[in-house]
Amino acid sequence: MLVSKYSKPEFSPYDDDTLVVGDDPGPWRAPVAQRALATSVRLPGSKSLTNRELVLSALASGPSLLRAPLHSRDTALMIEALRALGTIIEEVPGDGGFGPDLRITPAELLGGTSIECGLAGTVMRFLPPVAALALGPVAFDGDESARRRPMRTTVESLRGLGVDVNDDGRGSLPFSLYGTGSVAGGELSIDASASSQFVSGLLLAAPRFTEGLTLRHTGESLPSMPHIEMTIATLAARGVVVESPEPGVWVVPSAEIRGIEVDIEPDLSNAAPFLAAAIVAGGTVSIGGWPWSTTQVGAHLETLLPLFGATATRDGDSLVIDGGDGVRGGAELPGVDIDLSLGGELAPAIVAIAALAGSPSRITGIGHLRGHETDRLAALAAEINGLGGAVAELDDGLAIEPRPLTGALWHSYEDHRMATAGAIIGLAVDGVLIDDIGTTAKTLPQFPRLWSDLVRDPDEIVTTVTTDTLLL
Ligand SMILES: O=C(O)C1=C[C@@H](OP(=O)(O)O)[C@@H](O)[C@H](O)C1
Ligand SMILES: C=C(OP(=O)(O)O)C(=O)O
Repeated sequence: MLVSKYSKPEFSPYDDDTLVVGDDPGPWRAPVAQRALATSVRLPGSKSLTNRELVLSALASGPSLLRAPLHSRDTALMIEALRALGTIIEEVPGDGGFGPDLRITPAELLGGTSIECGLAGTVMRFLPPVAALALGPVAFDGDESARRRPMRTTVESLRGLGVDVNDDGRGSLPFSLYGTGSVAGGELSIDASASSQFVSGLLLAAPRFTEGLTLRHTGESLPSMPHIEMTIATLAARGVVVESPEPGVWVVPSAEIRGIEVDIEPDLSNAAPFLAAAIVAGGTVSIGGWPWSTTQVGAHLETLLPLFGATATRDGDSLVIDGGDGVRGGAELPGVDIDLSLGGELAPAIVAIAALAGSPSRITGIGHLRGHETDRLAALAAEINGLGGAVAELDDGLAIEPRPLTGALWHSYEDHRMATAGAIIGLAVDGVLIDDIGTTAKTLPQFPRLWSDLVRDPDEIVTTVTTDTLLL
């Protein structure tokens, strides 16, 4: 199998047809939608759920089984890191359709190792409090761009908990800590305004702290609340009840984390570009396995996408977005004014739709996206403007004016959601060339194939069969 120059050596996709590109793959030409869509898509498991369940399984009192977990670069990094800390993680046959299930047997946490975080926020923010429970030194580092992501709150939290941390004072990777085999816990105040993951990381490990943890967020704003709710829900499913006596305060008891068998829901944030396609190309896209109740922030797509004039309905276990007739854009597609502080990871897809709208949009509440895989506000503005758009950066978001767009090279900045945002625009704008589609392997290695299937004319398949039949 050929592997993208951008896919990192430690990650090998399960799907042979995912990252099939040469040594120098060159840019990927985003397919243009030639007609209204009528497609059903099934997506692999949620990154956020898979990596939480992996961490909790490693901290649990007995074995766990994750059914239909995500297999992607971010989850591969989490698995390798937990194995390095002593956890036993085995692949077992599963029928999720996107790779094996995972059986996790917790073991004594061991230091004397180093953890490669790649560009995964969940690895760099969730594992330091876990490593503090190990005995011995643990070093953390990641991709070059990971060294630009905010980590100061993690380092300061650990120090606040009495953990010995060595860093260069820049508040970023790399750093190392020296675990003594236990963390006392108690009371801690942190500023989590740069990322909800600072809170989630502490809550996940806190039941193993000797005194549990009372955590207080002292910063002005707190993004991505649904992700914190997800953390609390995954703990509850394992018997740990987290209380929140007031907004921004969480009380985690010292408690046993139970081993469980759990089905991982499909990744609803990764559904965003596929559902957006129905708005940009017209027609319908349905995503199967859509949960009736979930803590995933992608659930909000059901109310967000209709703001662009689409309709959202449920059909059995699917969410269906109907974007209407024909290829849309311009006057037919209204701009939106949305505060996305709840779900910043949906912003690149929403901004991509807005860039094709016929009236202005404002997407706010997402200042913390400057610390995501890349500075997403700067990157989205630069790339859309590079196609002829008029996007201005605000302190906490983007203002988008309608402009006709033309095809050009679209830079991904090693950011999976930048790559998929370019693909959304490319459905309506001929000649959008994504420089690194392989970066989608961070959370969805199958993206290039699923996206090509999305726009493929269903008649093509029939034609192929007919031709083959004739040749026979
Ligand atoms: O806890 C999680 O799984 C995540 C929390 C959010 O992080 P931020 O609060 O830093 O945006 C989200 O954007 C990220 O993709 C995943
Ligand atoms: C911000 C994201 O990822 P991470 O988990 O690396 O923070 C994301 O997936 O949009």
